[in-house]
Amino acid sequence: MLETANTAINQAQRFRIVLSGGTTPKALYTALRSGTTDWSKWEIYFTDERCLPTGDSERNDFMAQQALLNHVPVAAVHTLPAELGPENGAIQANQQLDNTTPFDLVLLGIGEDGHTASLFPGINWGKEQNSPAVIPVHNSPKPPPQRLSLSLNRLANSHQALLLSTGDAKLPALRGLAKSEDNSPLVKLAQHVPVQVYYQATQSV
Ligand SMILES: O=C1O[C@H](COP(=O)(O)O)[C@@H](O)[C@H](O)[C@H]1O
Repeated sequence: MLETANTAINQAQRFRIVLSGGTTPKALYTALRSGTTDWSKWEIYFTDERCLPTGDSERNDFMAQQALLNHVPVAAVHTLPAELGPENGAIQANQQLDNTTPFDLVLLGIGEDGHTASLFPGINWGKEQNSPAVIPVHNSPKPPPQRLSLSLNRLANSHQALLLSTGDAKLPALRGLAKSEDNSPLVKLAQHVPVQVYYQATQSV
C-alpha cells in the first residue's frame, strides 16, 4: 500500500485514497502510522459513513481518526456529512465530490452478507453511469440503518482496490465472489477496477 502511495506521489504529487470503516482495517491504519511516506500528499476519502452524530465512536471517520489520521499530517480529510442524515448528507456530499477525478486506491471491507462500503445486496448501489458520487442508504440490514455510501459508479472510477477480510465468518461471502453473482456489489466493482483480496482465516477460500 505504501508502495502504491509513494508511486502516486512521485508521479502526480498526490495520493487520493478511500478508507473503509468497520473493525477490519483498524490494525492496518494503526500500523500505517509508522510508514515511510510524504503524508502531506495524502488526500483521504471514505467509502461510506453511518448516520450518527459527529464524534460518535461507531462512525467510520472516528475509527480512522483514532487509528491513523490524528497521528499523521495528511493534506486533506474529506469526511462524509452523515450527521445530516441520508438525504441532506448526500446532497451536501455531492456538492463537494463529483465523479471526475479517479481515486488512486480504495480500501474495501466485506460484510458476512457480502456488502461493501454501505452497498448491500438487494439495495440500490448507484451503478448507473449517471449515478451521483454519494448515495443515501435508508434500510441497511446492519445497524445503523441510515448511511451514506460512495456509489458503485464512483468507486468504479479508481485505479485499484484492496479488499481486506478477517475471520472465518466472512469465508462464505468471499467464496460467493468467485461465483460472479449479480447480487454482489464487489463482483460488479471488480468488472471495472482490479481488486486484490487479502484475507485471514483458518481455512482457505
Ligand atoms: O458497516 C460497515 O461494514 C463493512 C465491514 O465492516 P467490518 O466491521 O466487518 O470490517 C465496512 O467495510 C464498512 O465501511 C462499514 O460501514
